[in-house]
Amino acid sequence: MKPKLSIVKIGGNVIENKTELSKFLAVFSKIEGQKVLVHGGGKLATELGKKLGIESQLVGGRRITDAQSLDLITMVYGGLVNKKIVAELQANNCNAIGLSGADANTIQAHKRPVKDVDFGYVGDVDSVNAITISRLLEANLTPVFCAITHDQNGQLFNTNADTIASEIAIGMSEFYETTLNYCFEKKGVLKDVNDEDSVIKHINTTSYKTLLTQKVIADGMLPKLENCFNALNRNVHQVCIGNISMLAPESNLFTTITL
Ligand SMILES: Nc1ncnc2c1ncn2[C@@H]1O[C@H](COP(=O)(O)OP(=O)(O)O)[C@@H](O)[C@H]1O
Ligand SMILES: CC(=O)N[C@@H](CCC(=O)OP(=O)(O)O)C(=O)O
Repeated sequence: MKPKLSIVKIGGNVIENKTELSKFLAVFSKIEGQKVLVHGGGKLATELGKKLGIESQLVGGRRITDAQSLDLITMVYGGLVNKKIVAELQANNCNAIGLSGADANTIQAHKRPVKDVDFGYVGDVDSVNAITISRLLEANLTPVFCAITHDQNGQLFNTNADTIASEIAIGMSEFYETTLNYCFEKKGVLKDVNDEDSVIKHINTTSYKTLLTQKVIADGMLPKLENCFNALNRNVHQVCIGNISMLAPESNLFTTITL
């Protein structure tokens, strides 16, 4: 039997709220067994970009990333956000190690091909180095990944954090029974985005298509659900979307995704 591994992705709105982030990191630290954290930080990058005169443009939940934006996101995701999270996990007795996909060559990617849109320095993942990540886990370290990948030719890429989380979950499924939790500020995927109590408890391939047609799923929820189904189609054991309380073993108010 494969050992269990929890991969948790934490979203931008939680990262921006110091109190919520601290709550989340305390809960994450207490997850039993081996775990990996993936964080975004898109909202913070947009805000800091504004102050620096760097305009942000998102298409289908993904950021168009020119050279200046790539520098910005490298500083924000790989520096500020990643190191703050690592330090706070250390304060919670979780032996975290901060990584981008370039570190220890953990995630290789190539430039997203130009179809209708040229996303610039946005990377689509080619492979995840599951052996290296396993070695970190075996050394009782908790990897904390930011949303940056590389091409092994010195080029960094901005990669959607939801995609990084699903690709890590897929890659690690070779050695582990993986659970992928998308943790954000809402209780789950909502039927009405303005009604916190309209959580859709189960989504499968058929209901997903209907929700897309009804435009219930929009903005950042689009890449999140695309990634959920990609993960399930490629051997990830369990995929859920919800808020911090989803990580408590007794919780049952969140969205479970199945094929
Ligand atoms: N059906 C839906 N249920 C919940 N959130 C939705 C839905 N459709 C769109 N959203 C929006 O998607 C956002 C989450 O995407 P995003 O901001 O990219 O989150 P994250 O930073 O966690 O990846 C929510 O804050 C919400 O505004
Ligand atoms: C290519 C792309 O869109 N990258 C994302 C990476 C960060 C991210 O995904 O952050 P959240 O999870 O907080 O949205 C971006 O720059 O916004």
